[in-house]
Amino acid sequence: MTGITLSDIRKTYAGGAPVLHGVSMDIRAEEFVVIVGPSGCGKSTLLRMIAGLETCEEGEIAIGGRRVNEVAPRDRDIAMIFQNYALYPHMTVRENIAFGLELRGMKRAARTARAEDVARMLHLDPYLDRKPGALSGGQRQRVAMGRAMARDAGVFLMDEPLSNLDNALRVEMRSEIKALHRTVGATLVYVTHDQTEALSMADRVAVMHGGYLQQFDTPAAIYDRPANRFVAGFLGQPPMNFLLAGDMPGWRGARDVTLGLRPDMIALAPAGQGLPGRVILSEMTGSDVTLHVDTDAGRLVVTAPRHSVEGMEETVGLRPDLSRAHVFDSATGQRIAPRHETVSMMT
Ligand SMILES: Nc1ncnc2c1ncn2[C@@H]1O[C@H](COP(=O)(O)OP(=O)(O)OP(=O)(O)O)[C@@H](O)[C@H]1O
Repeated sequence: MTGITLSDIRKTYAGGAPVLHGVSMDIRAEEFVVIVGPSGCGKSTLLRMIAGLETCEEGEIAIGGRRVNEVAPRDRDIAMIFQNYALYPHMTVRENIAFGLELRGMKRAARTARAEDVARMLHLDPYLDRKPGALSGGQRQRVAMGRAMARDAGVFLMDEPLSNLDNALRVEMRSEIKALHRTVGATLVYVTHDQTEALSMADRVAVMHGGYLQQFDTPAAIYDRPANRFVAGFLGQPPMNFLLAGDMPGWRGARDVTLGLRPDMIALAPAGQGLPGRVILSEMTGSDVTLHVDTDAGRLVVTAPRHSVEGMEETVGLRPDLSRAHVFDSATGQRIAPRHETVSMMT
């Protein structure tokens, strides 16, 4: 059983400023964990440290209960899949998948059988004799995954594996990777800056920012109870609105806190009712419309079903559902549990 324990991991590249400031995480065996965060937050560095491609001088990395700080990458029971996968153009799919097994001392017949097993799992069996040049982008990416899977490692590490694919393929590969994870039953740590990948694939999401782990929890918990203002604003599309409680008519709690309202927590009302607003931009997103509305409390982004805005005037009323508002300490940005959460947590 190959869980991963990260204890107080710190990293400073030679001559640079610290990029990880003490990250601790307990990843369970067979768990699918997505590390997500904006560019430069340190997520690739953390993954590369787990892989052994970057040194770890401060803190401890344990894989399967064994400290691996001093263990070479090839002896860590991991397989890594990068964004820029390299396939050998002169080799067939079968040979590309089997590549690497020879170095590990596997006999030819066993290598071929293993490659064919993996190809079946990835629906690549019709292409075993083709060369990469005759495959689509998604198929090539699957071959790269196949090469890593052929290793039969306890841990798979993936760094933005889908970022070179077009949107339709990304959506398809998301569900394939998730299904694959279930079949293979290995521990999977996946790095991305894409919140949709994080929320849709992970058992648990680790949100990073500025070299700190901000929150590590299930996608639903992170979306419903973001630990701080950064997490709240980073996950969710369109992003959450933030406003000062003191500016919001009808708010009955502390007035010096920041309220977070997701765009679907604000309903539209006819002009003259609720909070007065002026629509400055309306974007059709399919069945919904995203409205950018200027109010005395600041600019608010609101999503509404398209039919509900037909014939709408430029001036509107807004009715924020303050009972569902997220509440943050304005000074620290930390979440303050609203009263209904505190009550339900106690019972
Ligand atoms: N080899 C290196 N030497 C010096 N600094 C580095 C090195 N690799 C990364 N950094 C710096 O460390 C910080 C974190 O980089 P890292 O690649 O881990 O971030 P990231 O969150 O994965 O970003 P991205 O999504 O852009 O890849 C950045 O400021 C980066 O410039």
